[in-house]
Amino acid sequence: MKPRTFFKDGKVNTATMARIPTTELRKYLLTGQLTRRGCLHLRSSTLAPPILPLRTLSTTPPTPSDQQSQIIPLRKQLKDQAKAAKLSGSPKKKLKKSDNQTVPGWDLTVGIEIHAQLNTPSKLFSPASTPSGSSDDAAHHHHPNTHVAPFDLAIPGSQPSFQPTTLIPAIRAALALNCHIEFISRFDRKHYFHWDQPSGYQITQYYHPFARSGSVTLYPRDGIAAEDGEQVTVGIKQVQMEQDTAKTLAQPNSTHYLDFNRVGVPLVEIITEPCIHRPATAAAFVRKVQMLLKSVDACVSGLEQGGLRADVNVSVKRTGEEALGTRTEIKNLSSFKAVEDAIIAERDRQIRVLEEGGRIEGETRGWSLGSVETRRLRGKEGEVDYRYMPDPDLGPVVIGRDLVERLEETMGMLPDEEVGVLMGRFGLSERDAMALMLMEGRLEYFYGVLEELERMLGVEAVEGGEQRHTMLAANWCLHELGKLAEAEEVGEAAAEEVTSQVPEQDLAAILFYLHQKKVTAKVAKDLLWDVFRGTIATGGVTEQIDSQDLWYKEITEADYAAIADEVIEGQEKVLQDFLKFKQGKSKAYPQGKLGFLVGKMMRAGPEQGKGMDPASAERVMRVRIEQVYLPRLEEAQ
Ligand SMILES: Nc1ncnc2c1ncn2[C@@H]1O[C@H](COP(=O)(O)OP(=O)(O)OP(=O)(O)O)[C@@H](O)[C@H]1O
Ligand SMILES: [Mg+2]
Ligand SMILES: [Mg+2]
Repeated sequence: MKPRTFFKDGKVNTATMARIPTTELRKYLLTGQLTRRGCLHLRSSTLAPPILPLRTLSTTPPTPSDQQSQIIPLRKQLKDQAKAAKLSGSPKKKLKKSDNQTVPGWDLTVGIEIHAQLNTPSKLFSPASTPSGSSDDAAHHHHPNTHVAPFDLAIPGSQPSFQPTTLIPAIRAALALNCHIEFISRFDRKHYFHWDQPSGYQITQYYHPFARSGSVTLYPRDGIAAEDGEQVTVGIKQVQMEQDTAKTLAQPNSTHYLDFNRVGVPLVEIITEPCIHRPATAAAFVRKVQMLLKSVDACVSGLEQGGLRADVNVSVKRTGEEALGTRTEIKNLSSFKAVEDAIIAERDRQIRVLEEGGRIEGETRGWSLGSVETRRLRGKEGEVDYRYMPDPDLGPVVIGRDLVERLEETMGMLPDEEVGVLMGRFGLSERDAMALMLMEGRLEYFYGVLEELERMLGVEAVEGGEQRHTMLAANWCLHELGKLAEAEEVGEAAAEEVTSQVPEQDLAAILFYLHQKKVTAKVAKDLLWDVFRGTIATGGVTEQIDSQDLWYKEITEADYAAIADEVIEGQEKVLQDFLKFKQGKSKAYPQGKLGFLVGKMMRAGPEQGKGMDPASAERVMRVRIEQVYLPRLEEAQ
């Protein structure tokens, strides 16, 4: 993507708002307008002496190209697109969810833990780079066990070395979730023994997380259950930084392959209060957190691409009872639908157990997509004692107020504000605004097209100003591009790439000519297909219109009049309506009848309206009726 202008006339340009990417902030932090000491006081001399990580043994020192690949924008998601299209196509969809949201006589309570991989090129405590994207992303495929430093494998003698830049996306995530940042936080060891964690403990924040007391507000457009009314606020208890674990790839014959690329990748764990009471609202919350994290550029990819993982804690109690019921936890849900369905299934299971006089045991359960039941993974008695303890190898993390302020200033618009701008300044419907925001990369694309179009038109969208061009751009970025993605000849892989096959400047050029009525809508659509198929080279839209002589050439007044006469032939009955109005026998001007005649003109015209402007056609038709035909009728009376 080409660089954008963030500043206009010395001010942040929020009109075509693009955020300052995390990668740029990293440069900012490291090149020092803020001194590193000024914002991060790690391993200060009063603490343990600095311990050098074993860089020389690192199997893969981070290379510029590794870092580059991390910056690649999130993958275009076909699924997101289909979902957003659905959302934008059927207004009732999000409210329809009222099925199965409540069970009379029972109250449901849900608390959610979300683990999100942070958008940073380095691991939390080692100099190894993080593998970019997810493993099924062929374009950026990373071989297993190629992003591993000795510390990641807990090789004797290796020690953690906190990578301060990982704080940038972490703090941004916490700010987007409205949290209070703790200026001093600490790392703890959480012990458990499994092959996915070579050291026998995970480094996390248990006693002193870096952020607390946040909140996320959800609205009907976010997909909350109708029973939750106009808005719901979900409290965030805390946000903590921690290490990811190795990835296990199950093979036949009880064989497991282990990929340690993921060990030590920085995560934030976001923990809500137990304050969600409807399954659809829980799913809407996870989607909104994903949107918030993406909007501040804090995470790598979404739930359905593996960059986000959600665990849900579910309990039920009889209506009227005070205390919450015993919770069970369903781990690792990987789609929004799974979040909703798993909660419904677990709620119903717990109610069945209680109605039969049984008791709910605190336990961890699993869920696979399409199932109707959660299944027991481990019970309370199997629940490990994590033996939390402060990590003696790591000093406290001290976050400076200046860093937090700087990250706040550069955070850009959050989704709720942005929906408001898309609707207010650009004139989009709420549905289209949400669709643009939910489709991977589409909003940025829209801004890019709009910026180019406004440059060509020499206008800028303002609140309450002209919105024809902004609505035109949005309509094409959503609906006309959507048609390309649905076309038969487009394979699944290509559909993800629609925007990359239509350069912003080319779509802007097409829209410019369409807006200026230099080409017809039909020609504009054909041009879009040509650009998409690559038959027009990038930047070649104008040349194509020239060489194929596609410019709109309006016919003369005499031509319009001739077509009007042709159409009026045999329409005496219709003309009577105009006469009645003229003679005061009917009050309303027969606008519908005029439209009918103009429609006929547009169809009868040269090559079905080519070179004809409906407004001109209407004007000439009106003049012919009033100045030629009505006088004739009156004479005949
Ligand atoms: N009675 C309850 N019903 C539903 N949810 C609850 C209930 N009590 C607590 N919760 C939720 O359970 C979650 C607990 O998460 P937390 O990370 O604090 O502990 P944990 O699940 O024991 O730890 P982990 O899974 O990280 O090892 C929170 O989201 C909280 O809101
Ligand atoms: Mg937890
Ligand atoms: Mg948990």
